[in-house]
This record gives sequence, structure tokens and C-alpha cells, in this order.
Amino acid sequence: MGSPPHVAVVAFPFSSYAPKLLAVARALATAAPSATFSFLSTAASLDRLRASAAILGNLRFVEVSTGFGEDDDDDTPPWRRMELFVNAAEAGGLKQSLEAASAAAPGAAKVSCVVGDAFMSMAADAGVTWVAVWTGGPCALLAHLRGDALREDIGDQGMYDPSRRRRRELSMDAFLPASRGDELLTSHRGLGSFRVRDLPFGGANASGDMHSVMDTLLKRMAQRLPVAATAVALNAFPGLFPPEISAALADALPNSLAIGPYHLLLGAAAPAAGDPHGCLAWLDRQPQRRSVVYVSFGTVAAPPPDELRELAAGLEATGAPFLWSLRRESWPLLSPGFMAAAKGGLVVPWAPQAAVLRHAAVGAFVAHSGWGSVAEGMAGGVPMACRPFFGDQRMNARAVEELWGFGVSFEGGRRPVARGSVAEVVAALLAAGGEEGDRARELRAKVDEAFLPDRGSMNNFRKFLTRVLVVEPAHPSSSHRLGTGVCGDFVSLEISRLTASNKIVHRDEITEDAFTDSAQIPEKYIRTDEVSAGAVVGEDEAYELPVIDMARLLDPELSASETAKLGSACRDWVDEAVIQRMKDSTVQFFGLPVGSKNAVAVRADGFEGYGHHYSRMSKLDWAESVILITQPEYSAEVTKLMRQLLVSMAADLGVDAEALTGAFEGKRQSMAIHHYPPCQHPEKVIGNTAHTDGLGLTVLLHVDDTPGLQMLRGGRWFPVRPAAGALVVNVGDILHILTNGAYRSVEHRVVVGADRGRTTAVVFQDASVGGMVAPLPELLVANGGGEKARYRSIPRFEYLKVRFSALAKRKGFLDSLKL
Ligand SMILES: O=C(O)CCC(=O)C(=O)O
Ligand SMILES: [Fe+2]
Repeated sequence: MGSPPHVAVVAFPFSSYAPKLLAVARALATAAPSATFSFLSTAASLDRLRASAAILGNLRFVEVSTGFGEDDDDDTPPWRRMELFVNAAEAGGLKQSLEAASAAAPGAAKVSCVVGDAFMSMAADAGVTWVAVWTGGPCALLAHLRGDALREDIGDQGMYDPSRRRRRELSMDAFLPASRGDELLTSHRGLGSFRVRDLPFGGANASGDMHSVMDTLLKRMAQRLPVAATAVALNAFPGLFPPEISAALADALPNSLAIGPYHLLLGAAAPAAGDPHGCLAWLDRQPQRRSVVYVSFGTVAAPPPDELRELAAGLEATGAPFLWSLRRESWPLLSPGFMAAAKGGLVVPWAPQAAVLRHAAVGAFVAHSGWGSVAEGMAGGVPMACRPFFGDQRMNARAVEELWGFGVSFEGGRRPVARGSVAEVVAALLAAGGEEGDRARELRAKVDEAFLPDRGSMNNFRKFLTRVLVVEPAHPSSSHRLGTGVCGDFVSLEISRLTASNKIVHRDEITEDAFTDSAQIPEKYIRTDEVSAGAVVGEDEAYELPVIDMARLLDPELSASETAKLGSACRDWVDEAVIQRMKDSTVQFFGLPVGSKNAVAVRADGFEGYGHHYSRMSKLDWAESVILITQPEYSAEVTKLMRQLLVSMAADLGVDAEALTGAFEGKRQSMAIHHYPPCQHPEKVIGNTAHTDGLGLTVLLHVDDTPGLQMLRGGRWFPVRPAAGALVVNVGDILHILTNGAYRSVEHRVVVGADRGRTTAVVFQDASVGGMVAPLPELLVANGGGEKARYRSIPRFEYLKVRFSALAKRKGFLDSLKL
């Protein structure tokens, strides 16, 4: 067995490239919890990222040199820094950084693969596999790859000409007078919808500035990418582009994989970027759906002052509420009258853009058309007004307007950024039944579909992950076993699609006063009937769950007796420190003020996050919960345990261990943490509605020693006593079916205590065989054969769907699959 892979994710530490690489890095690190990930960027860039992202246990930040001396720090213009950084990286700097990352990794594991920004092609010279990530617009990438042919055809006609610029590089006039500017690129395959003026190149006479540095970088990238990168990630989803563009891209770059929008790879479990200026709360207060105009030009571009004023006047003229994310330096440019009158609006220095765009209140997006913004606009289903500045933005804006029709572009002569056209454009985007809005919502549906399991982007992401982890020929056998490799991840994503349409989960936000006065229980929590349904056994009859001693289980001599006790709990199996950290962080989270917890509140269309997850049927559970993707360090421990349990279960069932573990390997895993506050009337409330667990195996950690969990047996509830150092293991419905009913999934619920709160952390592990939920074929032929399937086989995805609607109706789900 090779050691777990060590992947270095190398960012391009300028502008907004690094956050996109971090999104990809986090998704990879979550999907491969036992691999080590080092994220390389400069100190300044890492500081910015640290401010907005929690870092996973298997993803570490590694600082790389800026490539320039301390002295030039402040005065060096950005383009010069870029040049110095790249030159230093080329001259062996990157190789040194990779060596340093290897030395610092656990077990000094050597970097086996670089996942690098497309600009970091020197990675390929450092003697490791280079898997590239392109963050810009895919059509612009096609143009760069075809750069030689394009330049030969059109010379510098219509390209950006800095000598014409009026105000820094941002004036549109610099692009206007080219004689062939409006000509369509019909003789260049895949680019026929674009005009000469849309191309992302600088002119030949642009030298010694940002454009010439970028041009050099882009040319170098275009030469190396097709030959040196073993795979190239694109921030798009399969099917986004018309076939002729996809075909041209596949031709130019056969190993590209559309895995985007990158920001959705972690779903709602992505670290909350924070919302320091209360944008989401402000949006929540907007009474109308799709009524707000969101304006943002990102962190680099700044429209000229006259445009800002025109934009403000145009917004005012529409009368629509607006949320404007604008750097503070620019605020004085807006008239005091506007700022004062902006009652219907909110101007903030920064907004959590992706979340804002997914908010139901947002109906239009005015933006530069950087690709990140376009992808976020699509994912939010929000029609766009684009004001392109530089780089790929013209092509992106053109694609928004021409290819997808979900927005329009401002453009010098044709549609200037003037109050009249701004008002007109915004009104059209907000109009109910408007063309652009309809197209935007269609795109959002396609994005959502691409993130269903085994579909578009998810499918490609798995391939991408394989390219990253399976490094040929070094680790042929570091296969992706439960416990050693890929496991983990996206159950939450797919569940979210189901529940979004199945209105069974309460979305009531948990408010400040939710559990404070438990003597005055609000009606929506009162469930006296449910609490008294089914007798609870008395102390004398209390049922002790069998405790399995892992040390004995692992000992061949002693294992038989322990195997017999399987199915409930175990002891001394994992790294206590990891368990303790899980407990601590769970307690810490629930100890936060409600406002902070609601920063990660479950959203209307999501599943992960903080809220009342388990409440059903118009009543609320007396609990606050968070659903999330399993924390990698903890996941690794639980996964190890589960594998061991499965091996023993297989022995008990008389099938090969592989038959059972294979059903769990590489399957998804997620987690819930619950807090059940004390209640003065425990007889009136339910902590967790009676249910069986839906996936394969559940592993429950008691964070404290408060009882509350009860198992149903023969129509009566058996309280489970928390045992020190033990975990509770539940057989879920899928394992019930896999074992053809030999192992039963157990109905359980949580009752609430009068004096003490209770906190638990629960891992759910998914399982399936060949994409199906079905009795194990090996089991049906084992022990001489003759065992009949008692449950019908059902595709996994359908299983989830059926199960969720059964939950809503509260009727026996497993029975519905009985043969
Ligand atoms: O918190 C508990 O004890 C039980 C939680 C549970 O049953 C679940 O999350 O499925
Ligand atoms: Fe449960």
C-alpha cells in the first residue's frame, strides 16, 4: 500500500484567483479526508483567505515567497509584483516551495500532485503531475488556445489599445474605433458568436503594464496547458455551452473537465463567508421575491466616477430596492443626497456574493462580467446587466447576452452606462415574465441538475478527484477504500435537491427566544400525544445495550464472542483526542449567540446548516441542529470503525468481507450535530421525532452524559444510557435492506430532559451496490443459497426520493419495499 497522497494546491496569489482555487481545494480535501492537502500562496493572500474560510484538518496553508524584496512591498505596482512572482516561481521557487511543503507534511509525505492555477504551469517542470484549474471564462480560454491563429487573422485590430485609454484601463473608448471590431469570428471554430472586439487580448503596443504582463502569462499558459497538464478543471458545467463550442473546447483541450460552478462544489457546507454588513438579513426583510437589484463590480475593477453617478441615478429612477457592494473609497463619489435617500437600498463595502445571489429576494445583478460573477449569477438564477472592463469580461458579457440570453451588456456607443439605459435595463431584468429572468431561471435549474449525484459536474468532479489522487505510476494500490481514500461528501447536496421540492422540513429560523422560557412553550412545540405514544420501560427493565470491545473484536482468538454483540455500541476504538476535539467544537458551536449560529442557517433551498432539521408535520422538534459534511479528521476515525464493524458483520452473515465493505466504500458521509435544550415540561415536547435512519450506518457520539435517546422494541420505548467512551451504532434502512433484513434498522426518538440539555454528534454513512439499494447478491447465494430477496431493488436516487416522501407521510417505508 502506498501512503495517502499529498496534494499541493497552488494558487495564483493575485486579484480573485486564490479564493477560487481554495474552493476547489476544500472540495477535494473534503472528498478525500485521508489525503493531505497543502494550499500554497503568498502570506498576504493566505491572510485574506483565512479571514473568510475555516480550514479543514487535512488542508494546510503553506506560505510561498512573493518573489520580491521587502523594500518594494508598498510601491511596487500590482502588474510588476505579478511579473516578479512568476519569474521567481519559474526560476525554481515553486520547486523549493513544494519541497518545503513535503517536509512539513505529516510523515514528510512527498507532494504527489500539484493542482495549480492555470498560470502556474512551471509546476509541470517541478517533476510532479500538474492538474490545472482555469478560473476564467471557458470561451476566453478557447480564444487563448487559438491565440496564434486569431492574431494572424486579425492582427491587433479591435483589441485593447492602451494609448486610447481615457481613465486608467477602464474606459470603454479604448476598444471602440477598431475597424474590424464588430466583425464576427465565424472562421474560428467555436468562436462564431463573438466579435473581434470581444477577444481577451491586449494590443501589441501594450507594454510595461498590467496588460502586457497578463498577455505574456496568458500566452505561456496557452502553450503549456494542452501539453503539460494531465487534466484541466473548467468553472462550468457540462451542457452549458452550445455543442459547437463544447466540441471546439474538447478539441483544443481534450482533458478538460467541467466541474463548476466551483463555489457550489461544497454546497451549503462551504464555510460561511460571513456577512459582516447584514446583507442576508436585510434581504430576508424584503417583502417581495426577485425585487432587489444587487450591484457589485468585484474587488479589482472600479467604474469611473461619472459612471457610478449615472448608475446611482438610474437605480434611483427604477425605484427598486438595491444592495450595492462598493469599496468604501468610492462612497464619496456618490452624492450625499443619494446616500441619504437610499432608504430603499443598502450600500455596503462587501457582500457575501454567492449567497446574496441565491437569495430569493434578488431579481437582478449589475456586475462587471468576471467569470466568477457570471457563474454565481447563473447559479443564483439572477439575470445580469454586464459592464465589462478587461480580460475575459467582454467575451463573458457577450456570452451572457448572445449565448444564453440571461442578461444584457453595456457597451460604449450602443448601450452606455447612462441613467436612462440603466433604468431601462434594470426594469427589464426585474420584469415578471421578462425574457432574461426566464432564461436565468432555466440556467439555474440546469446548474442544480449538474450537481445531482452522478450527473454533470458531480460526475466530472469524481473523475477530477481520481486524476488528483491516483498518481501514476507511484501509488497504484492506494485505492479508494473506505478508510483510506475517497469517501465522504455529497449526500447533503443530493438530499438538498430532494427536500427543496418535498416540503417536509421546517425552515422556521431559530430565534433568540426559542428555548428560553420553557415554562411557556409555544404551541408549535407542543406534542404531548407523541410523547405519551408507547410506554417507556421502567428502570428495573432498562435494557443495557451490548458494548463491543474493539480490542477483543480485532483479536482473532476473542473476536467470535464480540462479533456476536454487534449492532449497537463499542469502546476503545479510536483516537480519543479526535473524539474530544469533535465534542469540544460541537459544544462551542451551540454555545454561540443565536445570531452567529444563524450565520450558517439552513437556507430555503438547502439542507446543510443550522435550523430545525428533523421537525415534521407542522410541529417543531425541541432541538437545534446543524447538518454538515463530516469533519475530515473525525470522518477518518469513524470510517475506520465502521469498516471494522462491517468486516465483522460480514463474518456473522457468512459473506466475504469485501461484499459488505464494498457497498460502503467511497460512498457519501454526512453528519448532524444536535442540541436539545432542557425544558420544564418534557412531557409536552419531542427532541427528535421517531424515525429510522435512512442510510447505511449511523454512529452517534454522546457529547455529554444526558440520556434522551429511546429505541422502540415490541411497541415500548427503551431508554439508551450514554456509556462513557462508547458510541452508539444504528443500523440504517439501507443496511437493513443490504442484509435482507438480518440486521434491523431500529426506530428511535429523543425525549428532552427537564434540567439538563443534551448534545450529540451523529455520522451517517451511505451505502449501495452498483448504484442500487438491494439485498447483497452474495448473501442470497451464501450459506448454500436458497435465501430469497425480501426487498425489492431500487436505484439509490429513487430510494432517497421515495424515502423522503414516506417520511413526510410517516408511513412504514421499509414495508413499501417488501416483496
Ligand atoms: O441525538 C440523538 O440521540 C439521536 C439523533 C438521531 O437519531 C439522528 O440524528 O438521526
Ligand atoms: Fe436517527
